[in-house]
Amino acid sequence: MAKLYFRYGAMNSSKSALLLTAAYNYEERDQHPVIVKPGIDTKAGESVQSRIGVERRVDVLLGAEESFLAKLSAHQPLDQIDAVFVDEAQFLTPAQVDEAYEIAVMRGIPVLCYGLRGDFMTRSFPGSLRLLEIAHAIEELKTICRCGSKAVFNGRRIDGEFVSHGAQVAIDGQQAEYESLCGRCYIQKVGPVRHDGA
Ligand SMILES: Nc1ncnc2c1ncn2[C@@H]1O[C@H](COP(=O)(O)OP(=O)(O)O)[C@@H](O)[C@H]1O
Ligand SMILES: Cc1cn([C@H]2C[C@H](O)[C@@H](COP(=O)(O)O)O2)c(=O)[nH]c1=O
Repeated sequence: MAKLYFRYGAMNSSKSALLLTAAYNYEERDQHPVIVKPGIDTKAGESVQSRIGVERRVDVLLGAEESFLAKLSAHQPLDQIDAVFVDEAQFLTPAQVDEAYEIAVMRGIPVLCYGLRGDFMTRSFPGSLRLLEIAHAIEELKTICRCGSKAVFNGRRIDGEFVSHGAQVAIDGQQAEYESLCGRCYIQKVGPVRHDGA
């Protein structure tokens, strides 16, 4: 049975680089991957872009109101698709994650989602929460904090200063800057970890 995968990590944990590598590996073996990105991520326009310098145009740019299954099958007949790769999967809606599950289980196509677990306030994105609830396989991708410990959170900077409140979505390099942080550095630089955002 095909599975729904969620590979999550803090910013800079090589999610986009690993997605592009895995998709390339499929093509090297004459298989047909489809690359999907939620349209809300305007960072690299219609591309998946890794800081390591690799970039590739997406096949499907998925709007928040759009059906994952309808857009996918409009792009390519499902029986010709060997795997679906989703970058910035935290920006999928919960309904789109449900569709991703059905694409894997009912259509037999593995769906590999790469994204953030939580936002700069340490709380889940709706898409990530749904992925954590229903993905068959959940894997952490790792990067390090400036102090050398594993980074688990993302601090947001506005005008150079860490902030602890604000809109959940602010695209990197456009509305905000980010730094991957371990728990200790997050508390020291941003403030206490609060489930209720107080
Ligand atoms: N010139 C480079 N050579 C090697 N690695 C790089 C280079 N530039 C950035 N990186 C590394 O690439 C990783 C970020 O990759 P990226 O795919 O953009 O991550 P993510 O999608 O998780 O934010 C970081 O670990 C960063 O240190
Ligand atoms: C923490 C956090 C991130 N974002 C945005 C910033 C970037 O545009 C993407 C993540 O990109 P990456 O490939 O993981 O580097 O998400 C946001 O909108 N809100 C946040 O709290």
